[in-house]
Amino acid sequence: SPLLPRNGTCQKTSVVVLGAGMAGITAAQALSNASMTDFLIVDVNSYVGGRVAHTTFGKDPYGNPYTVELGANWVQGLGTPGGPENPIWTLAKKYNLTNTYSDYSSILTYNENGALNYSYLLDDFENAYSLVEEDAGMILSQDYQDHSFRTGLSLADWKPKKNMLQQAAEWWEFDWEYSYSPDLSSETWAIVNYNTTFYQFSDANNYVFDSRGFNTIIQGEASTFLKPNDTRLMLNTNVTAIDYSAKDSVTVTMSDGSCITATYAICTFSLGVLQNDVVEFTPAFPYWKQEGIEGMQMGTYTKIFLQFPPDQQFWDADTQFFLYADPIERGWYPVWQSLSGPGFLPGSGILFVTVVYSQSYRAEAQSDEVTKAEVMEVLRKMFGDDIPDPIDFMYPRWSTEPWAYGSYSNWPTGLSIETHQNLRANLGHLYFAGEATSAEYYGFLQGAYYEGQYVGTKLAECIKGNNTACKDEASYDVIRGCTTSSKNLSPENGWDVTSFQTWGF
Ligand SMILES: Cc1cc2nc3c(=O)[nH]c(=O)nc-3n(C[C@H](O)[C@H](O)[C@H](O)COP(=O)(O)OP(=O)(O)OC[C@H]3O[C@@H](n4cnc5c(N)ncnc54)[C@H](O)[C@@H]3O)c2cc1C
Repeated sequence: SPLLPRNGTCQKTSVVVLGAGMAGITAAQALSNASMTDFLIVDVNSYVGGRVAHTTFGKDPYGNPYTVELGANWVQGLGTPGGPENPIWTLAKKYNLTNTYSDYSSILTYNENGALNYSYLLDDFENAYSLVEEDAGMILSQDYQDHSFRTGLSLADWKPKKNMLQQAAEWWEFDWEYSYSPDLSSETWAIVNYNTTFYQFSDANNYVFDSRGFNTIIQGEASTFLKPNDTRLMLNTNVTAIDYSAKDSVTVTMSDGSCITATYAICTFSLGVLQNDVVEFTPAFPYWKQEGIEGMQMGTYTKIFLQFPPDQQFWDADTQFFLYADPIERGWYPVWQSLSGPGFLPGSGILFVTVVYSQSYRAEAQSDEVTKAEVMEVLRKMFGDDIPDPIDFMYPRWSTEPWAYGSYSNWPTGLSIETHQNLRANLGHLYFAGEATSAEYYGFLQGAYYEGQYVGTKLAECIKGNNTACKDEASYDVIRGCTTSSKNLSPENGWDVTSFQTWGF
């Protein structure tokens, strides 16, 4: 049996924290802050940080590689004097993370014939966006039915249809953030998500390019409560099964057959991991839980890095962004970012382009060589035929990474807060936390930070004997609202033939 412990019994602990990303570390830190020392942190990777991951890329003039971020890259929303501060920004300052303000007005626009100024379309989109904000406010405050962000944009008279310049402007303003198109995203939750970060903290995005890596902040926090080589941190440890059938414990089994029995477990595995049945849960999840898991969307966001000979840089050195509108396919290698300019890695010759959703799946499924040929074709349309070939090229494959299965979550049209809460809710002594469980900061590092901290604090209180803290999180067996009442399935509404009939088969 896969549950057979290696030494006859499972290792015992009070709380097992599954995952050493942002949520896992803030959960364990909360336990530690409450003077609880009896916990274990388990992660399949060899490092602390999860989806905040970097690698080396290219070479500087001395032959040393640069560091680039494969996952999270920006501190999104900082803070204002006297106002609330994004905890990620607090950590960025604490660890002196190297970062630069991303200036979204530093952008040049292109189509298949080269440079073409359509930056006024960005303003047009933003005007429509203001109307969508008002619409979302009305929906939320009046209990109206949500609709897609596309519906909101169309109501605001932003209708890109076949205009590929407008489509590119829209991609820059929307898909690049949410990793899905407006058609597939909830209007109200996209607005909520934007507002809680960018109106509460600040509207700045600061790009991190620290040679130690962005995950320095997570590793730094881990080392505030873990000793060097602390045996409570179990890296390179792959969880294959989680059994929460006992009333007062959870048993976690690893791929090597070893196991841990804990009074409580906090699972911070990504939504992609939960959706792809990587871990066998016993008993199988009830319908409401599974619906919560399947209901939220896992997006994919792929950064494709290129280094060009630094002495042959062909793009404007002082511009941060270059937007490409493909004449045929929306989202085709659209947003290009230079790391070669002032404030970043000057003279590095590094450019990267981002794709999401179907273009990510496509690029991630094909070889580097095929993708390189595609991106170079786009660059030659933008900058002319005589640009050099890259001297280095690299990109991650988030959609197929077995410990992530995607980049970060997005709230689809039609998902209620109750169904989302079902993703977030505990099952007995098995708790969940991570960016995707955050109703307001989903997708962001601060979402993972707050969710981990919340569950860690709660369980510490509970274990210390505060029974109110042991109360189950809200969950919903049946979800109504935002639905069609069956009495309205009537001919008056054009419902003439029942779809519940069968003709004897
Ligand atoms: C490409 C990309 C760009 C992003 N850009 C930004 C950005 O600019 N700003 C921002 O704020 N956020 C950004 N994010 C989102 C941010 O990275 C996440 O919100 C955050 O890192 C999630 O933390 P987490 O703890 O919830 O999950 P994770 O970091 O995924 O942690 C979960 C951990 O569980 C481990 N695990 C999974 N399965 C198993 C298993 N079976 N056994 C053992 N361990 C397992 C994983 O190894 C992982 O370390 C980006 C993410 C990506 C991928």
